[in-house]
Amino acid sequence: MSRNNRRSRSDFPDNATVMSPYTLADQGSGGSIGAYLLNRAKPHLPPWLGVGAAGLAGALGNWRWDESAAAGVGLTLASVALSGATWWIGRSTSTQRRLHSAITVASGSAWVTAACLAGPMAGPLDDLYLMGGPVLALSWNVRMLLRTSDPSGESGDKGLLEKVGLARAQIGAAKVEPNRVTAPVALEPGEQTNEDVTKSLARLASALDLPRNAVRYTPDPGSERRGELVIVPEDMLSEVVEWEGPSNVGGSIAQPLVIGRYDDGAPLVIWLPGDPEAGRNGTHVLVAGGTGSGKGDAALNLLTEVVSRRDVIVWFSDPKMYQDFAPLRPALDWAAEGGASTEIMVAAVEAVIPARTRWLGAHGYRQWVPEAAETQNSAEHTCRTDGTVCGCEGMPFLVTWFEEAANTLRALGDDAFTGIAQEARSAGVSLIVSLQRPSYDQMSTSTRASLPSVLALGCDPRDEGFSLPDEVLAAGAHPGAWGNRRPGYCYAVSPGIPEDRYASPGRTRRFTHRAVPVMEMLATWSQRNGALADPITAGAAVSIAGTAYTGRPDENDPSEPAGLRVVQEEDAMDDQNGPRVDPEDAHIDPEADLPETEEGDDAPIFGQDSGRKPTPQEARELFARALTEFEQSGQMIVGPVDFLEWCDRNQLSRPWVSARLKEAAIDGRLEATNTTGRWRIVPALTAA
Ligand SMILES: Nc1ncnc2c1ncn2[C@@H]1O[C@H](COP(=O)(O)OP(=O)(O)OP(=O)(O)O)[C@@H](O)[C@H]1O
Repeated sequence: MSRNNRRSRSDFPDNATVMSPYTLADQGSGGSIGAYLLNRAKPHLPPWLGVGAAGLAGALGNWRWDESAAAGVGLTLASVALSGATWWIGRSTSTQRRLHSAITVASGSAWVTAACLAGPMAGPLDDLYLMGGPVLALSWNVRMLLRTSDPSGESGDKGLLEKVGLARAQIGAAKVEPNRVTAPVALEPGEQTNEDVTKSLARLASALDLPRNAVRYTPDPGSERRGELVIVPEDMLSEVVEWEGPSNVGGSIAQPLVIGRYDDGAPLVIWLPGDPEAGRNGTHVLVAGGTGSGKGDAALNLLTEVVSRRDVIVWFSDPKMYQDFAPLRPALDWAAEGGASTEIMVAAVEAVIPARTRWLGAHGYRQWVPEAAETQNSAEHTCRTDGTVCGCEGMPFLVTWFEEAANTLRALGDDAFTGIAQEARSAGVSLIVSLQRPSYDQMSTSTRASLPSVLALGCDPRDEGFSLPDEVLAAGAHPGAWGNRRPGYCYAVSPGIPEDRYASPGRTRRFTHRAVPVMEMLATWSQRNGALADPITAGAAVSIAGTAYTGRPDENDPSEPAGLRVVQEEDAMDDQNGPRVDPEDAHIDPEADLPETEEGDDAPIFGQDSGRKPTPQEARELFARALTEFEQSGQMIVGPVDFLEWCDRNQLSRPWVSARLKEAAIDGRLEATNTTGRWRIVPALTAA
């Protein structure tokens, strides 16, 4: 029998359900009917032994003090003192129990005094003994019997509540499940508030000898003095469960994603897209946890669920070079490895959001729903003004995932990120961001506020306030207590999860080497059956990332990932319509020399002696070629630092390169990013 189970027996004596396993165990140990009956009767014997003892005391006292005046005074005083002491000692129990004890002691001691002085058989004393003794003993037996079904739990809980400073709170009928006791709490009107209960949770846990996480309080949103106390005595999460496969292969991303279990065995689920019928918003998720808290496995639980759905594509950035996620890489529509490739992915996300929102709006969707991912065969969702079916290709949901995202978010800037986060939800895009250290020096307050959902794993106690909302911490959540000692333990706060679950701990499944072949199979399934990027998303991505975005190859036609398809279609259009030139640039001769800038073609700073310094014209051509090479290699974000070696090789200075970069931005070949000195190449190439 576990330590916690033993605890629950002593701390919930009033509770028949909690008691039952022990009662059965006790029955078993008796061995015979006689022993069983004795066992059952034992708790009720003490009052009867008390009656016997009082009779014996009366008889013995009379033999010693028969008619002694001094003994009379002494015995009377002792009887009064004993009754007074009983009343005083009983002040911490319920009024009923106090009165019952005092009456019992007063009548018992009065009878013993009278019996000592006059004799137990004198006058009515023997009848009083024979009638009063059993009545008093029975009254205690009845009390004990009623106590096991006392619905208010008053007798037992009062002492506990008093211990934690909530003496005048009322606890209602408790709901008892195998490892969970839920009891409504009503506080003293005008005297106590829900905050008083949340403040006393640690003391309650201490009084019950339980960990702090085992005691939680959910305030009633409609009242400042009502709520629900939940006690989970045994940690059912201590058993490690291994991941065996996704929960719903081929289902829709709109169906729940199962990422673990709660401490009562219920599945731990979250939703990414919104559901207009359930009134639930789409969400972005922060996966926050300290080193060793199991963040990597938590992410794998979520990612395997996502890629196993039929109507979603994933753009994933991982500066840790896919250490954890390698088996799933073939299932990703776009995999970036941090640095410049992540910068360009972020820029592409910014661009696809308005394009997708426009498409959804044009097809009559106020937000992304699974229907939007199907071919548009309904007159209700057509982009044609005449109302006929348009047959447009569907648009899968887009999950954009940034592992170890602190640097990326900082580079992007708060305003930009908040803007993306706000608009992404109506574009059928969810952002998932994981942080190495969940704290405000890693992510600003406003960026944190843009991520409505969190999967909070163990962390430093000082960082709890970053991971979880105050109300959830107040309700008893305490991820700081886990640190990295309980990997996979987490709290999930997300739309769709009942609020009273927010403070309930859950645990993800663990990924071991046994999971690798299953993940590989899943990636293969996804390549064959998962969604491919739609033309709108792929088009917007290509317009920003050029060849850096190819899209996941179609298993059935590997030569044509979505990005390539888009580029080829655009080329075909160019052939029909001529080259794409902005109307305002139509007058510019692309072959003409650029005007000189103030910095001019200053003298090269390196290698005057070796090799020949290019002429200004040659230098410009070299520079243009360098940009093309960057674009060809998929590096779409550049700055002077990327030209260091190039400067050496061509005997050109960094200020010269900086000036050319600015010029190229004026020409529209580059576009400024949020980071000073970094420029995004505007794609000009067709895919190779
Ligand atoms: N749900 C889980 N149940 C049991 N063990 C787990 C669970 N999740 C993770 N672990 C184990 O915890 C350890 C740390 O996990 P993991 O490497 O995922 O942590 P992390 O938070 O990603 O750490 P880091 O940030 O340093 O990479 C690993 O040994 C892993 O197997």
